Amino acid sequence: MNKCVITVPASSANVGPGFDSVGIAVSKYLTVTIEEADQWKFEHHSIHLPPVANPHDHLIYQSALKTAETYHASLPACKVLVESDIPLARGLGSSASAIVAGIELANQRCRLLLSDQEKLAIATEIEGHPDNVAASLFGGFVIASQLTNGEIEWFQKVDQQVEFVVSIPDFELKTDDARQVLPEQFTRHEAAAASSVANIVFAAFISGDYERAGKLMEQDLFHEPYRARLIPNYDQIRFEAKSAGAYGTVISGAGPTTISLVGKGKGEKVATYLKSKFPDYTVECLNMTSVGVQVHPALSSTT
Ligand SMILES: Nc1ncnc2c1ncn2[C@@H]1O[C@H](COP(=O)(O)OP(=O)(O)OP(=O)(O)O)[C@@H](O)[C@H]1O
Ligand SMILES: N[C@@H](CCO)C(=O)O
Repeated sequence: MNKCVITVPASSANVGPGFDSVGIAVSKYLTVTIEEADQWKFEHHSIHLPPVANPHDHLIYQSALKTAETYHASLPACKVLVESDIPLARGLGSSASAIVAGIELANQRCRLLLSDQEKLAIATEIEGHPDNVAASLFGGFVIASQLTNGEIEWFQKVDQQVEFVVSIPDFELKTDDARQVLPEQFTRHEAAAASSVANIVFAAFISGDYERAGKLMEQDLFHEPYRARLIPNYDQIRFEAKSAGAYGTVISGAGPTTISLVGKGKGEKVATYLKSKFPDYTVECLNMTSVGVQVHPALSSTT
């Protein structure tokens, strides 16, 4: 019996004004070990994961099934062991990591040999937007755009010259709820103003001018002004992170976690300071993960 281990990094979406488009893979992981079995069984080994109810309701199973069905394949049953240090519904892409794991599970068990583009298309369809899933699939800093014809273009940059400090409060905020507070429409003037901020922030990111990127990402007009009231200590965390040396702080994904952009080698100091100011938070220094989903060994080559 062959075992296969799928590892998927967490991700932080939006990075300020890159709403639904930009994501960064960060150094927290979902690990899924699959084995052939007579029937579907999930085991959770993580304080972050609730007990498994019906395996057929599991997001990993549903993502795998959707993938198999898309390619007219039959999905064989598996025993699935799930380990994770990604907290749920905190803004660190837990759902995206599970979706990517499910797609890869089907890719391996059904020997689909999916391309990156095919995985991204299914993941985006399931998640609804490409930001977290693209980062979890490919690693690094990723900008992705689903065009009006349905095609998805993406750009990736990997850079270890930055660190990230995440301040994770002890409560969940479901993405669906955090999307409810956003406006359905922007005027042309508002859209132009918001995209002008995005343009300069991501130009700064790509050119490695993190000081400018961090300062200007705090000027997002797409979602931060509407979600700030859902995030306790939003202004205080921004202020304290900056006073400890961070370039800037934004909501991670849909929140409630905040993520501070910090220069190389400064993350632990900023994290220690923020922990002293916000003792009820889990504060961690993370790196950009340079690779996305990984499989060891690929079942398709061994079974
Ligand atoms: N490893 C997992 N296994 C099964 N289901 C998961 C797993 N991780 C996340 N989920 C599902 O996804 C839900 C969280 O998704 P949600 O989009 O609200 O938050 P998030 O992905 O953690 O944050 P964000 O999208 O803002 O980065 C969980 O409540 C659970 O239903
Ligand atoms: N772009 C998404 C990320 C969370 O899934 C949002 O902000 O709602």
